[in-house]
Amino acid sequence: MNNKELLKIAEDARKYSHSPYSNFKVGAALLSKDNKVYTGCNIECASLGGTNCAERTAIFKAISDGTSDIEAIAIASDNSEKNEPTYPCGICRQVIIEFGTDIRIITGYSEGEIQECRIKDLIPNYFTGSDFRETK
Ligand SMILES: O=c1ccn([C@H]2C[C@H](O)[C@@H](CO)O2)c(=O)[nH]1
Ligand SMILES: [Zn+2]
Repeated sequence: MNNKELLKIAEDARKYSHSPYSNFKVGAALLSKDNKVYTGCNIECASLGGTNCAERTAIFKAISDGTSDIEAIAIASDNSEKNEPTYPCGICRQVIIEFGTDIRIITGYSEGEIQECRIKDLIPNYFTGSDFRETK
């Protein structure tokens, strides 16, 4: 599974987006280290704070299915076709880094430019559980 293929799956995952408030459809595709793929979409609700982003939907599906070794997460939105990459929000960044500082974030457009970085590059001075777990 290469970046382009994973991004295409994220683009397709947008179709299940429940986003009547923002009208902004987002899709995500998570690739596990053992090559399983979990998709996600954003799910909004009338109490806007209850909204779940596409990235967290995909992560929560994977974790609750017993899959926590994550290789990469691709993200697509309505901006993808305009070659404008969509990066995860602050909450999703912290949830993603919970499962590995080196998880690859893939964004852009499968038929255009594709960007890749590591989740640790998206959070300056990141704080993880190991910061306190390893304290005596
Ligand atoms: O990376 C992102 C950015 C935004 N959204 C969702 C949240 C909300 O439903 C809508 C507008 O912010 O897009 C995501 O799912 N992922
Ligand atoms: Zn988010």
